Amino acid sequence: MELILKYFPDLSETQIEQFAALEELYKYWNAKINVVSRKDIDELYLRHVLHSLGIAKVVEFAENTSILDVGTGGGFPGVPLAIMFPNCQFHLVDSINKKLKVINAVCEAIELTNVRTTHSRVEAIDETYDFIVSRAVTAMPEFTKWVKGKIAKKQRNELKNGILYLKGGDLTEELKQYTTVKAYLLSDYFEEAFFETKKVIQLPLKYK
Ligand SMILES: C[S@@+](CC[C@H](N)C(=O)[O-])C[C@H]1O[C@@H](n2cnc3c(N)ncnc32)[C@H](O)[C@@H]1O
Repeated sequence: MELILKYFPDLSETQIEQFAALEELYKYWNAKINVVSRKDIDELYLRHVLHSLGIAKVVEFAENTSILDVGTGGGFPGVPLAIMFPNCQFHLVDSINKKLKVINAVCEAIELTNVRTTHSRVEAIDETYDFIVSRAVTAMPEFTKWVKGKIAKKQRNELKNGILYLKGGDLTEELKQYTTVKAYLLSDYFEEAFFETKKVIQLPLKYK
């Protein structure tokens, strides 16, 4: 929890309580339904919570922003971002229902009311959002096919909507088909070695 306060020192009391509660809740639920690998659960704040919040270092979501988290698994990056942005609406989607049960239980326990979950493949979701976030679901070319048409067209400013995808490693090959892609290195924001190769990939509204 100290790790979160190190990089986000201005959290409200509610946010601090919500973040602090995650460790016990995820440990409890992960023993029943595996959503986080066994070795990662001891480093929940580093590998999952802070990693998810890398997106909050890149974009400040305005009030009432709608955000889809594709393939959210146990709620990453959606749950930490929903705590960070309580005035935004988060839709967390995954094709495995039991993982969503964990998210619903966690959100209920910490009274996180700006999250809804849907059991579905994302391709079948017929809504639009200001932003789409995701981590570790599939390669970008397939991902952008899945979410095409799901980004709201009301704002044509790439900083006000688009895709924010958490990704590591050398992405040259995977991203070569996109003309306007930005990569933000998370090591520019977080000093822990874990973030050395981690990035937030930003694709604007329009991509090929
Ligand atoms: C490796 S896990 C990552 C989970 C989470 N995003 C994280 O970083 O901890 C990938 C997740 O994507 C989900 N998934 C894969 N393809 C999907 C699709 N087409 N629509 C919705 N969810 C999908 C899987 O069920 C799985 O929970």
